[in-house]
Amino acid sequence: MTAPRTEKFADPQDLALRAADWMAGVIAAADAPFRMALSGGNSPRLLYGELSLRRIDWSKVRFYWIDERFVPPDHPDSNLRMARETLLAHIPIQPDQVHAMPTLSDPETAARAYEDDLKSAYGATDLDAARPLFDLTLIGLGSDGHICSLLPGSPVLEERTRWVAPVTQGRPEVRLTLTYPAVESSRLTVFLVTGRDKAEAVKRVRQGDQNLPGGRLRPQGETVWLLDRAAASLL
Ligand SMILES: O=C1O[C@H](COP(=O)(O)O)[C@@H](O)[C@H](O)[C@H]1O
Repeated sequence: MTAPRTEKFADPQDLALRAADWMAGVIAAADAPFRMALSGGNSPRLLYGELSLRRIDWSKVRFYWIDERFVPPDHPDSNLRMARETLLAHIPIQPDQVHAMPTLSDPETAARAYEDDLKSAYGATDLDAARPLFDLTLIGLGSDGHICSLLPGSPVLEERTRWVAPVTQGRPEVRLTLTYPAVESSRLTVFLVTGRDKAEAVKRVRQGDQNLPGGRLRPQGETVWLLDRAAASLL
């Protein structure tokens, strides 16, 4: 774990433009396959749109998700749908490059299936700190301090064995989430946070506040915080 780097931008559009340029360079410099875990919610929409416009060798990228709402893939709340509409539908990729969290069986079966998919890609059933699961993990932050669907007060915060788990409390819908061991296993962890409503959570997570799910994250590789001026306003 290295000291996090922080980049501040004037506004979400400026952040998205410059983050897309930087991420395109990261992908270009990396070996294939490049396993990239995507966040959902609203924050990464602009970035995904910008990435879709960059000249990137997408054939080397494998897309995964850090969490998903347990809804059909065409549902308005689906993180897969958001990524499809903003990025995946606009770039030259094959279906087998997209490793979406399954949501068509029951949550427990789906979580096991996704964990199997990750283990198959990783080539082992135990995580090795010297060999991260993901090359890049993109993480958003809720104003309540949640990351992925590691929600405040949820039993999943204590999960240290499974890589993927259902989350049945804390939101109206069931969700699937990477657990801490899986999400921490990344060569590069990128927090993307915008908006004044996130400023307090950013400050507390950066202080390592253990009461917030984000404050408990211990990424194994390099960590970069991409913040707009509003989200960074309390730092
Ligand atoms: O519930 C979620 O929240 C976080 C943050 O979402 P945002 O809309 O505030 O950007 C997100 O990273 C996660 O993937 C999503 O499912």
